[in-house]
Parts: sequence; structure tokens; C-alpha cells
Amino acid sequence: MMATAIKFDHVKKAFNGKLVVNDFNLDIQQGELFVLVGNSGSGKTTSIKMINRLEDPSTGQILVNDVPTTAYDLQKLRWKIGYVLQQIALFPNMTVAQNITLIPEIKKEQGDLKRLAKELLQDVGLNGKDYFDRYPHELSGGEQQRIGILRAIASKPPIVLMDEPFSALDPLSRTNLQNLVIDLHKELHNTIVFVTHDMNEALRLADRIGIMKDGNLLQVGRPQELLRHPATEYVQEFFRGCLANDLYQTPLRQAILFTDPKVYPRTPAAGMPVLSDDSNFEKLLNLLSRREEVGVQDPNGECMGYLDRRWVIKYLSEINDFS
Ligand SMILES: Nc1ncnc2c1ncn2[C@@H]1O[C@H](COP(=O)(O)OP(=O)(O)OP(=O)(O)O)[C@@H](O)[C@H]1O
Repeated sequence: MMATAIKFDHVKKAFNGKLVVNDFNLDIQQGELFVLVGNSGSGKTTSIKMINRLEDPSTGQILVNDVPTTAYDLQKLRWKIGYVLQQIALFPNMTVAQNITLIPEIKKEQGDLKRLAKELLQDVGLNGKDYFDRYPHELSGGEQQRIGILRAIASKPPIVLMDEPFSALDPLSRTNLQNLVIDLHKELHNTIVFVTHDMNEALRLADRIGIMKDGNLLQVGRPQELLRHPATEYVQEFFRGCLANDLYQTPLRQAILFTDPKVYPRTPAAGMPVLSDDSNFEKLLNLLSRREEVGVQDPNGECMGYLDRRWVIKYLSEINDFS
């Protein structure tokens, strides 16, 4: 069995008598990329701030590696936990390299920190030499965000909290940085708790998703489970909301699921030719994965290419013809 990295145990949080997190129970596994999704004010930020003790629960407790957060020395706890915010606050008077190596330096980590900074910069597609000595104001928003992520992971903390880190960026930078998070997660096998209000982002990134509303955790599951079996109207509504952004750039498997009127009867895609059972679903996925236009993919269909609604319609028609 996998070890639990973070456990919320009957956590409640009230501000001025108002409950903003209500009996939150959740186990996040080691190495998991867990995404908390929900509308503004649903309590996501407050929930993750309780992990690194920027807030403390009113009642209940949070355990990190089976130890209550309150039992840790605060600094030691925070060293275990990288933190990335929407508005990355890079230190304006420090160079890119100094920003990246700040935490390893404070922790007096051994090793060649300059080299570490160069390697990390290469990892995120920024040529180390060009960027090394620049100051934050000489970077674009997307580049600053990259450096913020590097700063959070430079000392390889086993847990990283990311609070809407990309919501201020343009769609292309956002997609690039989402890919970066996926790649870094694969490489480092760390535990990531990622907060977003964007369900598409959640579906792209998550091993598992938790959906919050008004301080309650409504449903937790793997993306496919949530898409297939939304527990409440609200969860279903949330998915519909992201369909409205069109299926362009929607992962293949998700795009196909969205076209199933049994699950999403009132989506804009309803009325399209549909796959009605799982064997057809797999068949379609295989078919699509061999098409160049779709630019796919992982053979088990988990990590997918992206396709336009037109292609979904076209291929769904085709497969229905021979299914
Ligand atoms: N320090 C605070 N004092 C009083 N109320 C607070 C405080 N922090 C958060 N709240 C309230 O708690 C509720 C949940 O806020 P929180 O920031 O956790 O939500 P969120 O889901 O992260 O929303 P957003 O996406 O807008 O950041 C909100 O109603 C907010 O006004």
C-alpha cells in the first residue's frame, strides 16, 4: 500500500465564526499529483494553507508523513514543503540564479548551487547562460512563474503546494507550464497539491481530483471516475462549464466521454454520434491514436493528444459505422 503524505483528519476552519472549511477528510498519497478544484471562495486556498501552517485548523488536524503538523518545528515543516503562488513574489533585487538557489542556500545544502541553477533553468527551457544573471523585472510573466516553480523545487522538497500558479497567464504559457509540472512530477515523484478553479486544468494534471464547494469536499476521484460518475448535479455542472470552452485542447479520452449523452445529456455536444459502451470506447481510442492529425499518444490513452471537436465528430461517425 502507498504511504500517506498528507492526511486531513476532520479538519474545520472558521474565520470570525464563519465556517469556510467544513469537516474535511482526505488522504493524499506519496507521489500523487492531487488537484483541488472549486469556485472562488470554496475554501481551496485555506485548505492548502493549513498544510504548511500558514493557517491552523479550528478543529481537527493535518498529518504530514503521519505526524501532526503542530508537532513539527515550523521551519522544518516548511522546508519539506515547496509553495508556489499565483503572484510569484521573486525577490526583485536578486538575480534569477540567486532566487532559485535561495532555499538550498538557507538550508546550507552542499553541492554546486550555481550548477544546480543552470541545470534547473535548462530543464524549463530557459538557456542558463542568458537568464542566470537577469533580474525579475527583465522576465516575462511566464518566465517569472517558471523561476518561481524552480525556486519552490530547488531543494527537492517532498511536498509542493501550488495555488493557482498559472491563472494569470495566457493559454499557451499555461499549457507549457502545465506540461512542465507534469514532467517535473514524473521526474521527482514528489507529492503535489495543486489548487485551481479551472476544471480543464484539473483534468489535465491530476492523478486524483477533489471538488470543493462552500467548504465541503463533494467528491474525490480519478479524472475518469469523476467524468463518468459525477456524484452530484453540481459536479456534473462543473464539467459542463469546461465543455463550454470547446473541445479544442481537450484530452482525447475526456473529449470522447463528454460526447456520451448518458453521462452528459445536456452538453452542447449532445446529439453527436456517440459511443455507447466501453469496448467501442477503446476501439475509438485505438483508432484515433493512429491518426496523424490527432498527433497522439500514449498507447493506453491516459496521456493524450488534443483534438478539435470536428475530429471527434468525424471519427465518432466512422466508428459507429463499423461498430
Ligand atoms: N484570513 C481570513 N479572514 C477571514 N476570512 C477569510 C480569510 N481567508 C479566507 N477567508 C474566507 O474564507 C473563504 C474561503 O476562502 P479561500 O481563499 O480558501 O477560497 P478559495 O476557494 O481558495 O477561493 P479563491 O479561488 O478565490 O482563492 C472565503 O469566503 C474567504 O473570504
